[in-house]
Amino acid sequence: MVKAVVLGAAGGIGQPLSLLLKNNPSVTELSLYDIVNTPGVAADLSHISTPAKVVGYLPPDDGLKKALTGADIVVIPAGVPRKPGMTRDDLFKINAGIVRDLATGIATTAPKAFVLVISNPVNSTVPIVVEVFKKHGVFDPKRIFGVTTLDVVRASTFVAEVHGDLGKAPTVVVPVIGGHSGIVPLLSQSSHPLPSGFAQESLEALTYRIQFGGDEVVKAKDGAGSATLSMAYAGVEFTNKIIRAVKGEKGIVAPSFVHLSADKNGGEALKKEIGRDLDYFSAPIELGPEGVVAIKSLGKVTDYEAGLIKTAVPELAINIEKGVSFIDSSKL
Ligand SMILES: NC(=O)c1ccc[n+]([C@@H]2O[C@H](COP(=O)([O-])OP(=O)(O)OC[C@H]3O[C@@H](n4cnc5c(N)ncnc54)[C@H](O)[C@@H]3O)[C@@H](O)[C@H]2O)c1
Ligand SMILES: O=C(O)C[C@H](O)C(=O)O
Repeated sequence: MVKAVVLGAAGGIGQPLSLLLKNNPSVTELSLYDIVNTPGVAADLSHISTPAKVVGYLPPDDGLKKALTGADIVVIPAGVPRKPGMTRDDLFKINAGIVRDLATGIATTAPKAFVLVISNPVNSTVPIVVEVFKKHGVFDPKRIFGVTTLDVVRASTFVAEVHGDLGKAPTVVVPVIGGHSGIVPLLSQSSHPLPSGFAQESLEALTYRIQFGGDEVVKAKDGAGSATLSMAYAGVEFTNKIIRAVKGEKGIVAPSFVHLSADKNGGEALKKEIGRDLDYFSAPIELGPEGVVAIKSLGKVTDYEAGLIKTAVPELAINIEKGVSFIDSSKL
């Protein structure tokens, strides 16, 4: 039995994400919460002949609490998306409060649920969730994840395009680390190495495209939002990995932005690799029935990749601190 909850379920990501979760036969209950339209989205999805029982909730009558009761997994795509010219950090002033309030609901109603944060800026919203959970005395670093899977999906897609074999199995796997902003693709570790003689200039262009893939979509949507469909695909890919790990499948590894205390050694090895005592970082993590089992080493990186990490780290530190101090100064 798996109860999955989507907070922000009526939105551009929320709707296709809910559809894809409804398509997972392991999900037995799908609970949709938003400030608008969830009864309609739920009624629509409930006509699909997969096992999940779908219910939509709105804020009145304790809707959030009802939606979250008994949750195993909570996915959060609630909040505003970017328009052209904005950075993800520009979303903080609206999304920080939304994520804080939803996190309070989870901490008080379903503190043992796995929490998957999609709302931007992820580098700050994950610390917000963590600080709320700490205030309620229910923080478990193994169960709170920033979803960076879209960066991995983009890297895989763009590298497959270089090889001219998009869609062919086995899928390209590229570890993408850092944060969501401060994105560092480790192309030297791609399961399908770049062609020999791939020029440094082409490597830099490919790296840039992965790092700023979000801008490409924001620009193309021209004011109508940011990535929704590819994000729903990526969000469900990560959610399904958690479900498989919870069900006992071994050896599942995926990058995610987590509190480094989730690692059995407190992330000390990773901190040495990145050269700074950060509390959060996106690195490949091994998943198990209780969430994070271990945070993997970054392995051998090239000088170019080491430079990208060095550039990303100070920005990450600022983003993390912004989320932490938002909760420090919030009256909870
Ligand atoms: N992590 C990633 O890789 C990634 C990728 C794409 C988008 N995002 C982020 O995801 C977020 C959502 O994007 P979108 O395109 O779906 O936006 P959207 O505006 O289409 O949908 C957001 C939904 O959140 C709902 N919402 C607002 N306040 C809420 C609250 N207090 N409780 C519950 N629901 C609430 C809205 O009603 C809306 O339905 C944005 O912050 C965006 O930047 C992250
Ligand atoms: O870029 C955005 O604003 C949305 C998302 O973070 C993305 O990477 O597509």
